[in-house]
Amino acid sequence: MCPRHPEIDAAILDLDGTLIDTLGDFAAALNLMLADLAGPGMARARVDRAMVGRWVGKGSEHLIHCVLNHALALNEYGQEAMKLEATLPHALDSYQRHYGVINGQYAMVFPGARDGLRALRRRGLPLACLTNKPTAHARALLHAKGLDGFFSHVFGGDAFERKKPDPLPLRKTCEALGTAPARTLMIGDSSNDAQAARAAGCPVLLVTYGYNHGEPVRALDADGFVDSLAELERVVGA
Ligand SMILES: O=C(O)COP(=O)(O)O
Ligand SMILES: [Mg+2]
Repeated sequence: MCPRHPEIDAAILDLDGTLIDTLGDFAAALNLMLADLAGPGMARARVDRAMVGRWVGKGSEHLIHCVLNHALALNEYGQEAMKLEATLPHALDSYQRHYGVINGQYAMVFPGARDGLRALRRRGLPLACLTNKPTAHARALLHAKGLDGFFSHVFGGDAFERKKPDPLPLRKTCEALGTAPARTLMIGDSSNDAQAARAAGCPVLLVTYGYNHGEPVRALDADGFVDSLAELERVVGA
């Protein structure tokens, strides 16, 4: 599956769209945020899973930006609320508060993800989780779904100066794992993971069922694709 990089010493896994289907959590928290912004009795925009699937993956700020653009385009908040930049900090606070409460309630571990993690651990590979969602939310979600025990490190979008698709988070995660990027497999679902991995010099494997901004994932530059993380058993030869 990774013909250019058959030997690996560790793996880094993305979270949203790769290990856990979190679109339900995102949509619920965002709709509560939109209700807060609209105020009582006002018409409000709503978002659904499909919309979130196109916007998610570049961290909370980017997601809120997309949602506010969508809401403001509907012009339901009146002239006062039309200033996106002014609304952003309040929206972000509201969203993070709601997400913290909802975290995990409408989320599901993808079929095969647990088997894949077990296969990697059977090979004795140290594992890190590297996501663009805030570290606190990532840790709480992994714990709630019983996946935290697989990882020696969990880093979120606030852990480093820049987020994926910048290669910095991958380089830093390799440092924490004590492995060379060329021997550290990145497993993700989107262009953010693929581009960050390429730039960091990590081999990259992409799942085909995640969220890639509504674009076909197989068009991305990667070393391999899997329809389920259960296929890792074959890929890493556990
Ligand atoms: O953008 C986010 O919040 C999460 O994205 P990721 O887990 O796919 O990195
Ligand atoms: Mg992802």
